[in-house]
Amino acid sequence: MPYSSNGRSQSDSATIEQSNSVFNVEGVKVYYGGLLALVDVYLQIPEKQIVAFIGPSGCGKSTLLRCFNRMNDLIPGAKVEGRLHYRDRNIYDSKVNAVKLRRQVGMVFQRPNPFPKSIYENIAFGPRANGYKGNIDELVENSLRRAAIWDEVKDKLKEKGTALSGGQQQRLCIARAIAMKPDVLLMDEPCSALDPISTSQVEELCLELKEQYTIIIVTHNMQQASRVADWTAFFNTEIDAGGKRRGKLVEFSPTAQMFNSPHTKEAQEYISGRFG
Ligand SMILES: Nc1ncnc2c1ncn2[C@@H]1O[C@H](COP(=O)(O)OP(=O)(O)OP(=O)(O)O)[C@@H](O)[C@H]1O
Repeated sequence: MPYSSNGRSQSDSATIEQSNSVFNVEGVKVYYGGLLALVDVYLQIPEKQIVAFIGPSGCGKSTLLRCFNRMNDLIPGAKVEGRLHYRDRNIYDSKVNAVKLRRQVGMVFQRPNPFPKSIYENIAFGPRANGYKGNIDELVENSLRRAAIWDEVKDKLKEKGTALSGGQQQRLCIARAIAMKPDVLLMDEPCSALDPISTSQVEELCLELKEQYTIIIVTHNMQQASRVADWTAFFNTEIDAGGKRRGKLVEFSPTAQMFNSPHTKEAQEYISGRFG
């Protein structure tokens, strides 16, 4: 199969172009100070699909994830080059309002991080602060329902979000992200601090949410990627001419293809457990 230098086969590319792509990443490089952490990424993220980022530690998965809502702007010394289009707009254009962008492209972090407020306020706070004019009680209930946690918390909405179990806290954080009515959800290893039951609840939730949202998930768990993702991007590190390690996107394929017959030897070796 023809294979492009950006890690994507030509047939895969054609499939994505038929569906709508939400993000189009064109030659993105990320630096932290003098360190080139991620080199020349080309990638399209298809709408209402789940895309998993996999690869060994330090290959730039979280770095790229943070580019999609400009969270890297908050890291001193971080610099992004190249173009990253979100629905036809280069989000690194100086006119783009990063705060507004982050409302459309929400994020769920590795460790659940509820506010030290009531369960209700965890959901209501953001929309209220952004001038939400609708019925807040309804928004709170709907968001908690969408995040599959309503039945567990409906009788204790005034209790602290931080008093919930880790898995419940993570679903509360997903509900909080949903309440902002985002278009895309970025998830950075959302299950790494959770037990297997909570993990499977979050995975089921992702599968339900993709009817409405585009989801990009960084995961170290390849089984998780194979269970939930429609598409999988495999990243790796390489050593540059000066002996420095940097991350790169190696292959982007439909998940079944990635796990059954990846195009690249590097992905094949990683998936078969030969390194990483
Ligand atoms: N805030 C930061 N400041 C400086 N360097 C950073 C920062 N965040 C990441 N890096 C560096 O950028 C490179 C990519 O890191 P990143 O966290 O994106 O990789 P990753 O694939 O998500 O790793 P892991 O799977 O271990 O979370 C690494 O060399 C890392 O040390």
